[in-house]
Amino acid sequence: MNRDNLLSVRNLTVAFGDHAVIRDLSFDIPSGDTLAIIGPNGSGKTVLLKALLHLVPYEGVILWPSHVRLGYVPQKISADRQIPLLVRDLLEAKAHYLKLPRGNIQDVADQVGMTTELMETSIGIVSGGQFQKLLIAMALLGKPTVLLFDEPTASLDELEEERIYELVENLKTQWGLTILLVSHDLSVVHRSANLVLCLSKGAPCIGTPDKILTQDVLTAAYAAPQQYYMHRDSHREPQS
Ligand SMILES: Nc1ncnc2c1ncn2[C@@H]1O[C@H](COP(=O)(O)OP(=O)(O)OP(=O)(O)O)[C@@H](O)[C@H]1O
Repeated sequence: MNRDNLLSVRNLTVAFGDHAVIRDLSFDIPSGDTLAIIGPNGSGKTVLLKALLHLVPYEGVILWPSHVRLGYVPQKISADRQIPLLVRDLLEAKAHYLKLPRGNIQDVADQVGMTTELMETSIGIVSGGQFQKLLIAMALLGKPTVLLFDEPTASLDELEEERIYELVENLKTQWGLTILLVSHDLSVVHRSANLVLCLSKGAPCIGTPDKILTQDVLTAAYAAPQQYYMHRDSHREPQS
């Protein structure tokens, strides 16, 4: 592995039965970068994150340094949100699982801006943005050096989405994190990532946002023209 790279992936293939979702993928991520993983529905973005977390079987090489600590913010958790649990209970369960002192819970709650009132709220009634903060706080409990986010703002309105990305930016700066982010929002990708990996039915490609977020690359990947908006101050400017 190159000394500057935090992650090296070589010839990664992930298949379910005869269906190869990812085939012969190789790429490197330097430490401190933000990589956005984009691509059409079903192109394997979540599967790639799961492979990087060793949660699904794969062939090929995924090389993290031994000191790395991975934090995962899933797209959703498949628990019934109506079960009678408080936000604090979920954080305590995760801290207990990681054998961490309870003091760590307040630390991460403060980091993501969770109020005492929110901590004492039932998970069944928190908003999408508040639940997303909870998932981020749970990922932060293990003091990660790398955060892997799966669609952190899916189902949030624009204001909540802004707040979550601001939080992610702040955490990245404060904790010196490397970030791997799955997103469908190409304007967010353009703004927050310095590397973009585009998965598609054709050949996957990786490069800077200026190289990957072009009409040609996006049209080939999505098999349809894509348009996104750059947020610049208070107005939006269409890009192609
Ligand atoms: N455990 C599994 N067993 C069998 N097939 C799976 C499994 N997990 C994922 N797949 C298949 O892998 C493919 C890629 O799924 P994945 O969830 O990674 O797509 P994605 O790019 O994240 O899509 P989306 O943008 O819709 O979230 C899909 O065809 C999916 O059905």
